[in-house]
Amino acid sequence: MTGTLEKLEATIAARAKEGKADSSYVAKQLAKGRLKIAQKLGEEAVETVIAALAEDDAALTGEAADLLFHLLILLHERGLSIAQVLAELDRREGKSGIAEKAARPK
Ligand SMILES: N=c1c2ncn([C@@H]3O[C@H](COP(=O)(O)OP(=O)(O)OP(=O)(O)O)[C@@H](O)[C@H]3O)c2ncn1[C@@H]1O[C@H](COP(=O)(O)O)[C@@H](O)[C@H]1O
Repeated sequence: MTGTLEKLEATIAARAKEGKADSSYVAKQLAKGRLKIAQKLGEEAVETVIAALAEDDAALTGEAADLLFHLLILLHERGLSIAQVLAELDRREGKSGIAEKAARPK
């Protein structure tokens, strides 16, 4: 799973380096700049929510994939990696559960 995201991240970095906006969708998105990239991610998030509420599993799977893809593009544009995001999730693991909170001394 993580390997898939890292592979796609590497592809995004390669397309960014090549910078061929006429032949690469990723390069085309990056050429639009941060604002448009962020807007696109927002659109994909809304489409994912709509699919979750009103569409079938295949539609939601597709929208979730679009969401992750465009998140990777935005992270690349900001100079961040998926490893940094996953490290943050790892850091939180075991620190925020309701059970753990209840067990903590007051
Ligand atoms: N996951 C995707 C992916 N998903 C969608 N798309 C492109 O997005 C287009 C459609 O986007 P939308 O449905 O959002 O349509 P739209 O809103 O009208 O179009 P835009 O606003 O996005 O331009 C498709 O025709 C594809 O060209 C993608 N293009 C590329 N990838 C991945 O990125 C890699 C690199 O792609 P290139 O940069 O094109 O080499 C590929 O190998 C794939 O793994």
